[in-house]
Amino acid sequence: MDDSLLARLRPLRERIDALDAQILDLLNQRARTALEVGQAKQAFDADGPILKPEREAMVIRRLQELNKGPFTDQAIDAVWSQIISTCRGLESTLTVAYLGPQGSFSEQAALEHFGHAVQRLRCNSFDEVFRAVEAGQADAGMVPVENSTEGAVNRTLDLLLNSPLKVLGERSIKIQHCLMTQSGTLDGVKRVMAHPQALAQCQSWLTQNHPELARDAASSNAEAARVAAEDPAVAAIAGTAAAEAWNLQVVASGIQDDPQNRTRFLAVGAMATQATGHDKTSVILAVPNRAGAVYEMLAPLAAHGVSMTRLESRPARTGQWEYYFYVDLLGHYDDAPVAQALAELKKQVAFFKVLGSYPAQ
Ligand SMILES: O=C(O)C(=O)C[C@]1(C(=O)O)C=C[C@@H](O)C=C1
Repeated sequence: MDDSLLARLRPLRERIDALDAQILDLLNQRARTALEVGQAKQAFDADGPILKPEREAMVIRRLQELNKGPFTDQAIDAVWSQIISTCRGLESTLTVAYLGPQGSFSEQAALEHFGHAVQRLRCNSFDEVFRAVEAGQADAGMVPVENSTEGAVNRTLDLLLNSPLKVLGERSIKIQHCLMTQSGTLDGVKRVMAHPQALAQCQSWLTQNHPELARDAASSNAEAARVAAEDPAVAAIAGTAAAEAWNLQVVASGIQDDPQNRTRFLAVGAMATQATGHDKTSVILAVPNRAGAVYEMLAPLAAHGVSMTRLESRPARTGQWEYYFYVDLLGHYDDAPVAQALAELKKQVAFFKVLGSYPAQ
């Protein structure tokens, strides 16, 4: 390196070294304080949860409000998620279940949401994720609930209907699909495998560019990558994390039909989450099959000024054209307008279930 540049960099690098030493000292002070918090919680309730989703969201939001830059708010989220994850991990190990194997988008969402200092429990299906959390093998689960191209993830909606678990949080991640093979070419490749949602998200691209490839469903994209790593006649559609995890070469990237393709995941667990001032509440409702019933169902929300961010329906499987409605509202169920709207709503619907209130992302 040029001597004059070196001379200029030396004091700046010395300053960075000194700042890093201060940050390290502060991080260790924070970690010791979190350990004390853990001991206080343990003394109060030995079996109580260490994870406090509302507190984690508020720590990060407060720092984003204090932030004057040039560190970005997104970077604050990424860095403090890891700091909190490490502090939480010192208090007690958090086990998170999600659809594996290694390199799945569910793994990416779980690690972005809970940080890397967690025990990973990779499952073969969404059903297994719910079972693991319900049985206490995992403290939390991470499941996709909707995709911006393909809409609802129906199996997740059905599991939410029947599970006692609560929604603890949400995390939306950008989904960039890649076509990948062992060799990095399509020579000798006969089939393309992926989760049905991913095949649907890439269908126009596949039809235009590779109509010759047979399309096969896999239980997850990362599972398709695992198969492709064993079989040179198989290409997989998955994210770059799966390509790295299974040592595959990317043939084409960003092949999803919608470049802005995103998937929203929900964190689920056994504990309830307190209000943070910027929350969402997810509920399931059913109304009798008659004219005006859906309109009436939503009237209390409008009356109390509660905004609805999502409305999804699923057949109730009665053969009577009856539906369950999955509704997301802005606000926590402890907030007066939401509490009042839900109390009124409950009186007039045939079915009512609160899935949980949680910090809005
Ligand atoms: O405040 C707490 O309850 C803590 O345990 C500390 C802490 C943190 O590191 O800030 C860690 C884990 C909890 O989920 C929330 C916050």
